[in-house]
Amino acid sequence: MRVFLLQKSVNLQVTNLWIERGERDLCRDLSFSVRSGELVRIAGENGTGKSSLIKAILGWVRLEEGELEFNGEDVTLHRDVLLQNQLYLGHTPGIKSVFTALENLKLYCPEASEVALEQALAHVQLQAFADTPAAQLSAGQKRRIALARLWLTDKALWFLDEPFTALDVKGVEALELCMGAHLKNGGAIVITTHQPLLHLSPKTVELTL
Ligand SMILES: Nc1ncnc2c1ncn2[C@@H]1O[C@H](COP(=O)(O)OP(=O)(O)OP(=O)(O)O)[C@@H](O)[C@H]1O
Repeated sequence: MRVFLLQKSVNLQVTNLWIERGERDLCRDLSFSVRSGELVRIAGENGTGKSSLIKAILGWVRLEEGELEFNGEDVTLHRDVLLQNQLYLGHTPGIKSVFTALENLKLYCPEASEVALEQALAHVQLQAFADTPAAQLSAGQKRRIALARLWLTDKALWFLDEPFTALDVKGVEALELCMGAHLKNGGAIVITTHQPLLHLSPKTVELTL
């Protein structure tokens, strides 16, 4: 089981957010909170702005208006306080084809020991592919390399954008187990997914077109 001493507890307050993209309001006056032990699911149809909302919280998409507070700090003034305590996994796994599974994971987590890296690959059932170049791996296997980071991190707040994409049933189960352990350990997760969660009960933030 995954048990880490997390860097911090989590209290993210999102208040009255207004995000505009491509001359369309993705949200207006959107407020919600994310605290230790909580799973928050951003729901909505394609194009409603789920990924953009995560990126806006992280400072990669412009906010028109609104307040963001992380553990009492104004995120717009002290973005590093949030960035240092979060782990973001985006839509694409971001794997380098010429490197092996193990080398790719090492790129993500240069501070991890060889043993820890191998254990993380084992958690995502990739130990037999540690030395295989990513170019020779399937889409789901590449996704698993990215997800192996979750077994190596001590960041308290995870942003997972469509993490189940390309995963098979066992992969989905393993990821939900990992997420559940993180929540029990005092972590917090913001997730976007079009798939229903099998074992976890999220708080939902719904975006509409
Ligand atoms: N780089 C960009 N520049 C301008 N507009 C963008 C950009 N990326 C996305 N958008 C627009 O922002 C809106 C929201 O996109 P976003 O990717 O956040 O939606 P989503 O809810 O995550 O969609 P999906 O369920 O398909 O992943 C869309 O109308 C899209 O066209």
